[in-house]
Amino acid sequence: MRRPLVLGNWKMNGTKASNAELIEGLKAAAAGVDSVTIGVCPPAVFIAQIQELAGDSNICIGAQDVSVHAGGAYTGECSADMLKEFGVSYVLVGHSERRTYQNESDELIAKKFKATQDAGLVPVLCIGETLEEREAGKLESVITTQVNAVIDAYGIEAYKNAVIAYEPVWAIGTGVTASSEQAQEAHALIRKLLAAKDAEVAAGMQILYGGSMKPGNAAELMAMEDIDGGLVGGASLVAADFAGIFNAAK
Ligand SMILES: O=C(CO)COP(=O)(O)O
Repeated sequence: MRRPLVLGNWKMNGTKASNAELIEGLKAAAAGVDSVTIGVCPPAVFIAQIQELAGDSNICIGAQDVSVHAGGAYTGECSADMLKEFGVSYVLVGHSERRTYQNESDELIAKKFKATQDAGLVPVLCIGETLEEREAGKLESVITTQVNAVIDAYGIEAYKNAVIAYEPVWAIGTGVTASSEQAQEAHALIRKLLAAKDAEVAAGMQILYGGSMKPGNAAELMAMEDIDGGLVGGASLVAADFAGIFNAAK
């Protein structure tokens, strides 16, 4: 049985004041929820604040990005060890917004995945197709390439301590959610790809859905066999909405 995981990706949102209000609301809503792992991924500059606010609550902290380097002359970068010092346990790698706006390649993303693991943190590999790719019948080939980038570089063992988030690009921030059948189809495909290499890794992998997940559609999505939680954008910025989602994962 895979444990549900619900992560909020705040993207580039928040102020010190709004963060405090949001975390206060989440702590109250998450208290006593012990069957779901709940986490928030704030912008890097706020991680220290969130660590302090979250205290010893059951809210985990994730980062939105990491450097491939361990340290040194890399202006603007932030290493996995630095994130770890501030209580980070998950790191998003390969989010479609970074693939698009920062031109991140599968090769670079695999390196970030490895740098995260080397520091003892859990990478959350984000994958997913664009609308154009879906309409051209390329869902399977896009997902296969994105999943295999890590296997080709580091072997299937690298997926032993990792999470995969399936986020169809056309569903992110658009209000258009993949139907539970469309999401399940992609998740099953991802699990099948892993199973072809290692059945145990495939069976244990938490595969999250992301893309306009809301309290109103979360239960149906997460009831699907291969959907083990959510990576939530917009709805994670409102405590009641995010709570509605992690409560639906119970
Ligand atoms: O990109 C996402 C999470 O990483 C999804 O964003 P939305 O939930 O705002 O569609």
